[in-house]
Amino acid sequence: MQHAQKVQNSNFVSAAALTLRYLLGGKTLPHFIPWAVQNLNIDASKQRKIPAVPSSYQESRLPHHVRQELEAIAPLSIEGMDRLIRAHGQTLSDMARLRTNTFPRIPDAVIWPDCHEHVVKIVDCATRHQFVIIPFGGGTSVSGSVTCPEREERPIVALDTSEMNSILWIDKEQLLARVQTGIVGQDLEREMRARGLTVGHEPDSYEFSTLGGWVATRASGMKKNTYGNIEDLVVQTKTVTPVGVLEKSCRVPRISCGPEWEHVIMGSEGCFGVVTEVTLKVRPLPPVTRYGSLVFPGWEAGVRFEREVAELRLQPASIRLMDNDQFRFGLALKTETTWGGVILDGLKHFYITRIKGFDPASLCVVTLLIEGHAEEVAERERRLNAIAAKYGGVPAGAANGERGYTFTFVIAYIRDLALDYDVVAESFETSVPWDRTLALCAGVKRRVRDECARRGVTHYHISCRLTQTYDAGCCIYFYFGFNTSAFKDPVTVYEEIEEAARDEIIDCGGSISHHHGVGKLRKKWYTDTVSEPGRRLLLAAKQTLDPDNIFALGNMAFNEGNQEETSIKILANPIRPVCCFCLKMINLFMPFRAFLKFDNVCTDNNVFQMHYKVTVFMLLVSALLVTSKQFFGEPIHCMTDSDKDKDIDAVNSYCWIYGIYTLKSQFVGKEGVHNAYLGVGPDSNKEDDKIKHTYYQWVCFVLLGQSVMFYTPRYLWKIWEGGRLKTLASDLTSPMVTKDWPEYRRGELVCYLTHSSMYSHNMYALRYAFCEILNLINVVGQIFLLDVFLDGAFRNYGAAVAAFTHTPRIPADMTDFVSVNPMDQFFPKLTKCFLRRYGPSGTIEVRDRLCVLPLNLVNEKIFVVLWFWLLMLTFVSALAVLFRVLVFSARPLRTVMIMGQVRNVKRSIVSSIVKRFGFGNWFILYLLGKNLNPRIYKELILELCKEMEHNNTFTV
Ligand SMILES: Cc1cc2nc3c(=O)[nH]c(=O)nc-3n(C[C@H](O)[C@H](O)[C@H](O)COP(=O)(O)OP(=O)(O)OC[C@H]3O[C@@H](n4cnc5c(N)ncnc54)[C@H](O)[C@@H]3O)c2cc1C
Repeated sequence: MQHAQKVQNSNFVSAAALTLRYLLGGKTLPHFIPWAVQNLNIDASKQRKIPAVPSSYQESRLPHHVRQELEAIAPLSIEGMDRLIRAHGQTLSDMARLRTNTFPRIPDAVIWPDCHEHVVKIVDCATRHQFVIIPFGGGTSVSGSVTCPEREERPIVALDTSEMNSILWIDKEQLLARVQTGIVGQDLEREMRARGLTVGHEPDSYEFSTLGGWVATRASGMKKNTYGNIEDLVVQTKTVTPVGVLEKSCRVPRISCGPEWEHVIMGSEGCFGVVTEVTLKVRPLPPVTRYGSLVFPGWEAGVRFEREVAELRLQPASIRLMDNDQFRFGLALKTETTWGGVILDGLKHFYITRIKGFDPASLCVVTLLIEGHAEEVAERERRLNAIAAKYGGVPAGAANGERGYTFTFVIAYIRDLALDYDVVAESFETSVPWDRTLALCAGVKRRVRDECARRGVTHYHISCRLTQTYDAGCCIYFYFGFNTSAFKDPVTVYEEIEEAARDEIIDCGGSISHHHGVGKLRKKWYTDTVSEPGRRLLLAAKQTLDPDNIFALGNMAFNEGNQEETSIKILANPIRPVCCFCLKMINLFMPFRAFLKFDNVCTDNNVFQMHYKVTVFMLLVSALLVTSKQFFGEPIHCMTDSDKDKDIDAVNSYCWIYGIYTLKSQFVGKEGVHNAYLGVGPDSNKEDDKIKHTYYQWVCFVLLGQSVMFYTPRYLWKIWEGGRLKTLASDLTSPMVTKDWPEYRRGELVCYLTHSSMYSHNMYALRYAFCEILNLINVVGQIFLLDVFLDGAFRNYGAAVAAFTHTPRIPADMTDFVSVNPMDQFFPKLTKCFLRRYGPSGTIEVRDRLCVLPLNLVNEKIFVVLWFWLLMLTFVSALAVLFRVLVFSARPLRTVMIMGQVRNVKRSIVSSIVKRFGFGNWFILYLLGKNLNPRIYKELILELCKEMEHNNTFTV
């Protein structure tokens, strides 16, 4: 084992820790270096880059008199190393900056209070002297939340909670404990276990992370199924804020007095104050703890198993599913085994792959941790095995289960070690509803691969793990790392790729984070996640609890800098209304951006997409615009010449519903001279002079109805298509040329296309053609419908507007109604309205009103755009139908189209395939060509040709 490396030999601090703490400590990992060489192309013989200890640090900015005052409260240090250690969390960027000592800002001092009262005094001192406090727990944050804000000009003091580490009391009767928040997870658990109790909160970082950190980040532990997440465990919190101590007056299990302010503190990431004490639920120690594992033939089977277990609420304390890549990474961490062990492993391998027939390249593993009484554990295990069997899963032993858990602890150390070998790596996580889990995992991996391909990242690892399950969904962890030797700034490359992956996560319906929090890294998605009112609530809470921005960490929606610009104060900023307007506009379109997204697997063409993507998007946005009071105010506002109209709302509604009108005769002449406004003037009492405008209230419904109609052909095609192409192509679409296109996939595709009769896909292709014809009929029908809706105004509307815009007429030219701007004719902004009512003596009085229709400013443009768009769409849809008829009937054209998809393949090869294929099979092949990686597609074509030559069973 030339490459075998003893982890124990490492002089890297993390690796040393690794050796002491875990099952792997001091053991040889014979498979690890070969795995890293093969997957990440590391140079194991290379001299490790061990960073030097910094020799100088930034000057402390804490004024001497403040320092003296703080020293009188609690121990304080301005030593460089003390400050550097508290300047960072555990993100990749933190690690990179730590190794090069390039933090733009580090704390100016570190202070160690040991009780709540100390914290009260420190916060009071900060308020008087205006310095910033950063609460610091275990420093395991992976969101940049403890990193000092770069632009902060005030002195920064890191408030290290590690001395507040006592358990204040334990009530075994009530099963409660009051604990100071600086206690580290494993210390808390050790103390509890010594008393026959457990808190059961075990995040993977629990060797270092603290109770305060858990509360401040809304942490989640691996045994959350039995004990709950941190928000389920906390009964009461005590928080020191600059305006006082926030604490519920009673220690009750639940209180119907909302909102729950403790939930404002949970997940506040240190921005509101310091959590000093917490009352926690504790449980008696379970008598039995058993590990287990199950092997499944593939990721999908494993996810479906997890889904059913969650549905039945049968989750043991922990249940995690690793995908195939992660499983193989886990195998690489196997230690040297005895001969007996080797034989046993061989037998297991034989059983799984030969007897059960699992493909080693796709199998996945579930690790289990079951706690409880012996009978409960045995029964749970039995039921889980029975469910697993339904999905083709088989038990794989306790040792594998335990190794799976160790793996999640050591992986962070390996990340640090990897930096020495030019490999950067990091994990990121999300929560996702069950119905989107598979798509999200596939989408993110694909996105990462695509991003790597774009940047020339050739050796990388991307894998995922399903770690926590709920009724409504689950948590997915991704691991991504790559060889950086070709990059000057690998951390930026990593961050760009992770950002793209997070965008994909959000697009696929995942969350900003399941438990790592927002910090500074995920701020970009904060407002979208909680909505604009949600962001304002956060700012309002900040303004109330910390008006001077003492806890200026700059996490979540808060700015990083001296002035908390995002706080409520800035509402007075004159630029803000403009920004707000733009943001509102952007937010308005956000829900529809999915329409513009490109599908991973394309089953149609651009013309088809113009119907159900572009047109539907346009119609929905238009419908939304005409209903958005926030931009244009009320759709109608009628003016009166007296103050007596107290019932103006009723007047507005009446005019809006029953009719406003303009007068043809008043469009002639100069506005303000010959008439009050265009179309508005004295009534001629001739019925044919009136142009009634009654359709405005229906515009939104018509647009919505049209969008449904434009989507219908797509909907039909989706149903008929049935995901066939996705099944055929989904894992072969990446532009990254893969040398390891699995043999069995090649066989599957060739077999699918050749071992079916030439007519088997004709119906598929005909249905597609039918949908194209439907598109054409629909667009023509919609033009007629709009014309009827607008009383015949639509048919020439766009052309008339264009003509008027080209040669605008001056008022003197407006000698007749036809010469008026068509936008004003059909969408007047000012109209007449009259209503009748009884006078004091019973005489019917007619009241004249002038109504403003601000929405017509939008309507007039919407219909111009629609006119041009629908006309163009009709034209291209007709061409598309014509083209389809030609393609399906002319074989040479089909050959040319395939030739256009593959390079350097002889025409005779393509033509021989097309000759044997009916237009249905050709259509599938053509769609595959649109989606598959070009190299894979070319190989498929050649393979098809070979197959046809050798296998005469496939005949025309
Ligand atoms: C290898 C690894 C594995 C991880 N696994 C998990 C996991 O399984 N589950 C999980 O949830 N997270 C996990 N994390 C993330 C991290 O451990 C959690 O966010 C943890 O809760 C942070 O605790 P901490 O004590 O280290 O807080 P720190 O990193 O010190 O601080 C985090 C934030 O909390 C604030 N804060 C800390 N203490 C207080 C306090 N007393 N009062 C007010 N604010 C405070 C800080 O200001 C900061 O904003 C992991 C991280 C790593 C590196």
